[in-house]
Amino acid sequence: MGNKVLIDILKCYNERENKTPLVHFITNFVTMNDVANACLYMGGKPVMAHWEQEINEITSAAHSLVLNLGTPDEARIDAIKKAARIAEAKDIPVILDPVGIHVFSVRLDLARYLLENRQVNVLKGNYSEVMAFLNMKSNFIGIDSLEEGFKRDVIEKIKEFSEINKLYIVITGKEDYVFYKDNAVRITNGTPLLSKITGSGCILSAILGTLCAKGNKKDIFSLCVMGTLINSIAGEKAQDKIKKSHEGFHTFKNYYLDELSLVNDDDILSRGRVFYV
Ligand SMILES: Nc1ncnc2c1ncn2[C@@H]1O[C@H](COP(=O)(O)OP(=O)(O)OP(=O)(O)O)[C@@H](O)[C@H]1O
Ligand SMILES: Cc1ncsc1CCO
Repeated sequence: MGNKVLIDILKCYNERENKTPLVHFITNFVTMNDVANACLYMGGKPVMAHWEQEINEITSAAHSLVLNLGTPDEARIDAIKKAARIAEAKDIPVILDPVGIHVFSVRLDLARYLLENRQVNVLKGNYSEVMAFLNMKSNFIGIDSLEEGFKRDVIEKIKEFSEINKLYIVITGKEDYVFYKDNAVRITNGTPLLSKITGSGCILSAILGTLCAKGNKKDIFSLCVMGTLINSIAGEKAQDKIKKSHEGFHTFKNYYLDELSLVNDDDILSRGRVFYV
């Protein structure tokens, strides 16, 4: 069934508009430059702006909004709330990357505020962040078999949360998941090297923000799967390169960023591993 799923996903992806959408990012200082480049490689035009006085102009002109909660402060939190209000009024896709909410309660409160009071279309986090968001313990994750991924009761709870909040949920880790209401897939692409560099999760949010700005609203599920595949397969192709030449993590990172712009339909069809759960 893998191939049929991949063909359908590619079809939605290839129907994306041939425009260069403006993507407004309020994002952390650590990975900001890589995030801007990832957006460009996906065919978007990134603008990083977090000064409260600039939000009105830029969010009003944007085609999507990516809110990354890393390195926050008071002024930035106000900017995030303002941008989310404008995005909702304009009905542009909003991607929330709740970096560190499993550690920092202020960020968790902000993420919950946004979900409860504003339009958030896509939540993208790693296992720990999403489990914290859903108020579930990380040990709900199936650990009996590494192939097994989430246990059935966890999958059902995430589907229910997605349904109630009309929220696309992308969860990253050794295996990635995309949920929307009763629809859910497990993606087994990627490489542990992606967790040896900082920012592969932030970059995925940039990819999702750009694809959602270019694609149709009805295709967000497929676009989330496609974005996740691009990120993980770029990592796999970069890994192939450093294995041949015995190079280190930093070179891996450069190859990975480079491969983001090179993943093509053949890579998706030959490497993609997507399974309904
Ligand atoms: N052990 C692994 N095996 C395969 N792929 C992995 C592994 N760990 C992470 N990845 C991939 O790395 C990407 C980022 O996932 P991860 O969960 O590490 O994000 P993150 O913790 O939010 O990262 P960051 O905070 O550095 O931006 C995803 O595409 C995921 O599939
Ligand atoms: C390391 C780090 N600290 C805050 S944001 C960030 C980037 C990865 O999410």
